Parts: sequence; C-alpha cells; structure tokens
Amino acid sequence: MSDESHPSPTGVRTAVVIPAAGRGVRLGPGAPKALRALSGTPMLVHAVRAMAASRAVSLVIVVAPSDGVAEVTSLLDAHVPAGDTVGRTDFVVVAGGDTRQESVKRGLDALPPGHEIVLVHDAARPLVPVETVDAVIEAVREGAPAVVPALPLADTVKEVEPAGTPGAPEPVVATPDRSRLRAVQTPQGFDRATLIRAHETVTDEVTDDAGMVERLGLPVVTVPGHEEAFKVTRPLDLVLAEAVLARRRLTDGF
Ligand SMILES: Nc1ccn([C@@H]2O[C@H](COP(=O)(O)OP(=O)(O)OP(=O)(O)O)[C@@H](O)[C@H]2O)c(=O)n1
Ligand SMILES: C[C@](O)(CO)[C@H](O)COP(=O)(O)O
Repeated sequence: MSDESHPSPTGVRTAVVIPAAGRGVRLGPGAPKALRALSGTPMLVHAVRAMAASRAVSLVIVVAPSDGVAEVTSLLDAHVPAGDTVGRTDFVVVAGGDTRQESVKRGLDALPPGHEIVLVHDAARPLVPVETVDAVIEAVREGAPAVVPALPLADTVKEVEPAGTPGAPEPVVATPDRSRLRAVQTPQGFDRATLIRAHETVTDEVTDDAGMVERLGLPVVTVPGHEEAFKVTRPLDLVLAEAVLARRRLTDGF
C-alpha cells in the first residue's frame, strides 16, 4: 500500500494509529477481537472507516495481531482500498506487541515524516462518529499537545482496597467527587513530537496514551466524547453495537 498521503484542507496532515492486536479475552473465545464481525463486517474495518471518514486523516496505521498482518492487509484491501472508498486515506499494517502500549509504539515506529498530528484509536471503538474525530483534531490544531474525548460518569465510583480474589468483598476507601471525574475514550489526539516523546520516555504500563503525556508533566485537555464511541469489551457490548448499527441503517441508510 502506498503512503502518498494528501494534505488535509488546512495543510496539516493527520495520521491515525489503530491498535488492533489484542485478543479480546473479556469478549470470550473466538477470533482476535478486531477481526470479529459487527453486522457482517470486521470490527477493525468499522474503526478504519470511522477514521477515514474525517477529511483531515490522510494515513491510517493498523497494528495487527503479530500472526495476522497478511490477513489484516487483505481485509483492508478488500473493504477499504486506498483511494477508493474515501479517496484520500492510505493504509499501512504493522505487527503488534504483547500490550496495547507496545502495539501503539510499533505503530508510531512506522509513522513516516510529514504527519504533525497523530491520533491513537482503539479498534475496539468501531462506532465513534466523525464529529468526535474532527473535534479531537481541531483541538490539537488549536495548540493542545494532547486531547481526549471524555464523558461524565453515570455511576458513582468507589475507591477500594483490592481483595485480590475475584468476588471477595473489598473495603471501600473513598468516594471521589463524581462531578470531577470523566470516562475517556479514543481517538486521543496529539502533537506528533509530544506523543513520540511520551512513548520513548514512559516505561511503566499506562492504560491510555494521554496518561503517558501526563507523566511528562504536559497538559492534556478534554473535548466532548460520544456515547457511541463506547469500547466493545464484553459480550453485552456486541449487542449494543449491533443495535447502534441497526439504528444507523434505519435513520442514515447505511
Ligand atoms: N497487545 C495488545 C492489546 C490490545 N491492543 C488493542 O488495544 C485496544 C484496547 O484494548 P482492549 O479493548 O483491552 O482489547 P483487548 O486487549 O483485545 O481486550 P482484552 O483485555 O479483553 O483481551 C484494542 O483495540 C486492542 O486490539 C493491541 O493493539 N495490542
Ligand atoms: C485507551 C482506552 O480506551 C481509554 O478509555 C482504555 O484505557 C483502554 O483500556 P483497555 O484496558 O486496554 O481496554
């Protein structure tokens, strides 16, 4: 696949790294999560289309399961050929690592020069609307080094003393003020140099890329997230994803 990325309307090129190398243990037995079907189309293909839907995105780097690079490459060739479906997005596929963090790093290692904004988007969030993608890109363009889509919490959250045994009672230690908490999603957006520095500097395991930037002492800001950007993690999430797609077919015609 070529990497002759085309500049976005503003001239600033945006690339997206999609970590898709996880097994999907919490989803239960089966193919790697990113390759499981939603309405007959692999979850990864939905995620790639969601990124390519943004006019600003000129390159998508997919980080595939290490034994699945050839399969993912043919999947993308079949479903989202570069220069066909959206006409402006090129694709690269690389092999992932043992953790999400390692997989993102491998994607960044494949990033060619010329893309000054970089998003990281979970393949496991296949239904994020393009408005959310564009809001993240816009905030980086306006000067934020790191941007996360975020939503208020519906549940009250307790901090506990972990029991270490699943199902065992756990003493509650504190109840953080919910009004100050946010659940963060992807795509998370970064100024390229900031994200690369974070991945070169932070060695302990962090659950999101913005968390690595925080460790550098740099500011991270939020933009509004979207309910449909939820992460497909457990079997019930598949039911919700199918329902969202069915509603979109009815209301949007696709
Ligand atoms: N070694 C890994 C682990 C995760 N991921 C990716 O990181 C994203 C978020 O991870 P998660 O939803 O936790 O996926 P899994 O690790 O596959 O899920 P589980 O923990 O249930 O196995 C997913 O798109 C997943 O494919 C990755 O690229 N490489
Ligand atoms: C990056 C992320 O999706 C933000 O909510 C989340 O931290 C990934 O966590 P996971 O445990 O790897 O699913």
